[in-house]
Amino acid sequence: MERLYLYDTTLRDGQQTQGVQFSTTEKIQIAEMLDQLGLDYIEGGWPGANPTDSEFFENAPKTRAKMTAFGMTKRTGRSAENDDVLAQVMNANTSAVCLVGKSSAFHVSDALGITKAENTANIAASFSHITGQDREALFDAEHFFDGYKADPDYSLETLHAAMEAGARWVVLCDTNGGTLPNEIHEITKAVIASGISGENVAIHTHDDTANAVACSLAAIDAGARQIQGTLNGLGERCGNANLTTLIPILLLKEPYASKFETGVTIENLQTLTHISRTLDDILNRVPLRQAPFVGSSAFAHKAGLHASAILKNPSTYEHIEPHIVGNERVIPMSNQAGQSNLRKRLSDAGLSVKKGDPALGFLLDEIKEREAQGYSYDTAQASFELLARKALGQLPTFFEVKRYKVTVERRKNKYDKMISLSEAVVVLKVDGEKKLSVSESMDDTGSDRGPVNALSKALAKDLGQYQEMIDDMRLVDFKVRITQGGTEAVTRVIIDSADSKGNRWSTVGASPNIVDASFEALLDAIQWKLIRDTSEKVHK
Ligand SMILES: CC(=O)SCCNC(=O)CCNC(=O)[C@H](O)C(C)(C)COP(=O)(O)OP(=O)(O)OC[C@H]1O[C@@H](n2cnc3c(N)ncnc32)[C@H](O)[C@@H]1OP(=O)(O)O
Ligand SMILES: CC(=O)C(=O)O
Repeated sequence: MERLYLYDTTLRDGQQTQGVQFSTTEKIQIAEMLDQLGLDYIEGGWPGANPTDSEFFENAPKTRAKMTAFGMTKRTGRSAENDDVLAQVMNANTSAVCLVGKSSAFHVSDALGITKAENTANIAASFSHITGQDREALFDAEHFFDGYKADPDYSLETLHAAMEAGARWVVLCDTNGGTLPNEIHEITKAVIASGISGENVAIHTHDDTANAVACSLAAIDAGARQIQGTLNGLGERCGNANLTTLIPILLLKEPYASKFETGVTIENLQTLTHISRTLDDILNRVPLRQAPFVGSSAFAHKAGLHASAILKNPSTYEHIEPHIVGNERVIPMSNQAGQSNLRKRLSDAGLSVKKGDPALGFLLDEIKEREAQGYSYDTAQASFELLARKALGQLPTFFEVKRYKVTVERRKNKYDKMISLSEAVVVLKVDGEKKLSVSESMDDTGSDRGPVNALSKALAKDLGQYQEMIDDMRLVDFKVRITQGGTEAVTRVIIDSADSKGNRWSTVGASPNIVDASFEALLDAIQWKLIRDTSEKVHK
């Protein structure tokens, strides 16, 4: 088996994603996750470029992976030893150093404004400086593919200059992300034919044509032996090659699985989905459902025909088993579903119904009818379960909603500034007793959080004997969608809730009135939680 090296740049190129700004603590957490996964190199950032990156290297965790500091080649008119930017990179004292340098003649003249000979000399001097201090050196050959197409001799000259100065790796960068896999393959082959061993060639691609993963594989096919990329494909503009996709491909798909060994083991691959979602959690982003391998839809089988076959043999519609990457199979309910989807979803919810039971047909019709009205049970598993329980006569009644009201007022505060104030009143019958709860939506900072927030607080304020069970519940996501155009518009609200036991559940409400749709989804969220907690009590 040949060794293929994995280089992660989530903490550097990933941080160049618009809207992404890691704190030092977050960088440390991500570096630890990458190390446990089995990456060979972790590029931690650019020491000296900003306080967070400098602080990260001062406190970098001890990793098995080679911690790598990133910087740029020395500037013209000063020696490598006297270049203050390079000095800060070296002062991070990492065992590996990666410097970006120009490998395109166009960039040398137009971006740096120096001669080709000066640029080559800068590359040579910078790499001699790094290797002279016994550091492993990587040359990020910026704009290599575009440069090669315009002036191949010069682009190759820059790579050879770095190699002759002792670089361990030349990294062929498709910086603008516009090169397609066939060209990546051809040009990588040309680099190797020029006398640089594939053992010293790395690939760094961007996803501007949605080909970054394919381009990385094309370079490996041509002989490169290191892949650079990021978790969840973060990175400048459209992102970098997505390691969350590439790693399972390399471990599970041919010809890579039989030919190469990486630092990631099959056991560690099972942590991939968790790692991907933890990164999204850190970034406060909703995970991309359709992400290959790790997305929550990656193994979701919505169509009735698919679900029916999957229940007989999962390999009918799955290219791998979901647990291999730590993901799970989902058989959602929707207007595309048949009784197979339904029975699987019911058994997941602990409700067993025999094949052919007339309740199945009734429930399926009910779901399709409600979906036509604007509901969506595809993701709202908890609302689906409540609907199913009702149809099967297994829905307990915990309380009854007598009425509710929401008001939104605009008024001046004591500083004469106009503010909004939302207030909700909910009347319930619990334990045979009527309870009236009033709540405002003001948060600790004095800002109005809106009518739905007020409603949610009022609904969850006094549930009598059940109050304790919902105290650890929190609303984690609230999505609103208009599902039909024109005067027929219906608002669909999907609410994601979570509790301290690690449960996370989705509920749906639909109505022409957003407050009613929200209330319905909130009510379902509370009912689902009460069913879970009361059945746990019974089983204890
Ligand atoms: C393709 C990539 O993703 S490479 C990674 C790019 N990452 C970043 O740029 C993020 C971190 N960068 C920074 O914080 C800042 O740009 C710094 C601290 C590095 C430099 O800041 P400044 O000194 O203010 O320079 P500024 O960013 O305006 O311009 C970059 C300078 O580096 C020069 N430069 C660019 N690449 C190279 C190189 N490979 N070798 C030498 N000099 C270079 C440019 O010509 C420019 O110099 P000039 O102002 O004399 O024309
Ligand atoms: C170095 C780098 O990030 C690039 O060329 O894309």
